Amino acid sequence: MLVGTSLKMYFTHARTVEWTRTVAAGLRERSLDGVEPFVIPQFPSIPACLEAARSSGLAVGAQDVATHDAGAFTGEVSAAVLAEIGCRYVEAGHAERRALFGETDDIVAAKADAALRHGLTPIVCVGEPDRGDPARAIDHCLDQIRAALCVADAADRDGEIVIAYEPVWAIGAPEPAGVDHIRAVCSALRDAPPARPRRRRVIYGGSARPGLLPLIADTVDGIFLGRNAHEPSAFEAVLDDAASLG
Ligand SMILES: O=C(CO)COP(=O)(O)O
Repeated sequence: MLVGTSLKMYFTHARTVEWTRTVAAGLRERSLDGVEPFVIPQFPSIPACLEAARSSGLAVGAQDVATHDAGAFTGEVSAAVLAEIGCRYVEAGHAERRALFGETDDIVAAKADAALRHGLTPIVCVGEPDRGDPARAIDHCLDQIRAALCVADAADRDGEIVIAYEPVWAIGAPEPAGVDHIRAVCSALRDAPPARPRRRRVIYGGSARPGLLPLIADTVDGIFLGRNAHEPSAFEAVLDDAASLG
C-alpha cells in the first residue's frame, strides 16, 4: 500500500523539514510491512527531506517535472536531476496544474515519459471535473490515462507508474468522494487492460483522511493525502490504517 502526501505550497521550508523528520522518526521506530510512504514537498525542500528521510523508508517525490532532459529551459527542473538527487516519484497532471498552469494532456504525456526515461515513477493524476455517476468518471479517467501514457507507450518505456484518481470536485472539499464512487472508479481503473504491461498502481486522493483507506482497500493500492496529512499524527494514523490491512 502506498501512503503519500503532497505538501503542495502550504508549508514553509522549516515546517516541511520538521514534518519529514517527525514522520521519518516514527517510521524508524516501528515496522510497517507492506506500506510504502512518500512525501512530495516543494522543490527547494527536496534535498533536506531526502536527508531527513534517510533510512526511514519514506520516499520523496517532486510536484512537477520538465518535459525535456537538459538544455535552455529556464525555470524547469529535469527528471534527470530529480533522479540524480534521489527522488523516487514525480507528479504529472495534477488537477491544479491542469487548471491553473495550462498543463494539457500532451504536456502530461511528455512529463510521464520524461520521468520513466530516468527511472522515476510518475504519479499520473486523473479525475473527472464534476460530481456525477461512476461510469462517466471511469470513461473520463481512462481517456486521461491513455493520453498520459501514449508517449511512454509508443517508446516502449519500462518502469512503474502510479495512477492517482483524484476527482477534481473532491480536491480541497470538506469531504472525500463517496466510498461507493471511489470503489467503482478505482476498481475499473485497476482492471482496465494497460496498453503496455508495466507495474501500475491506483491510489485515491481528494480530501482523503484517516479512516478512509480501510473502506476502499480492496479496490486501491494506496491513498494520496493533502490537507489531512498536515499534522504528522494524521499521516501516521493513515500509515496505521494501511498497516492494519496486513
Ligand atoms: O490534491 C490532493 C493530493 O494531491 C488532495 O488534496 P486535499 O486532500 O487537500 O483535497
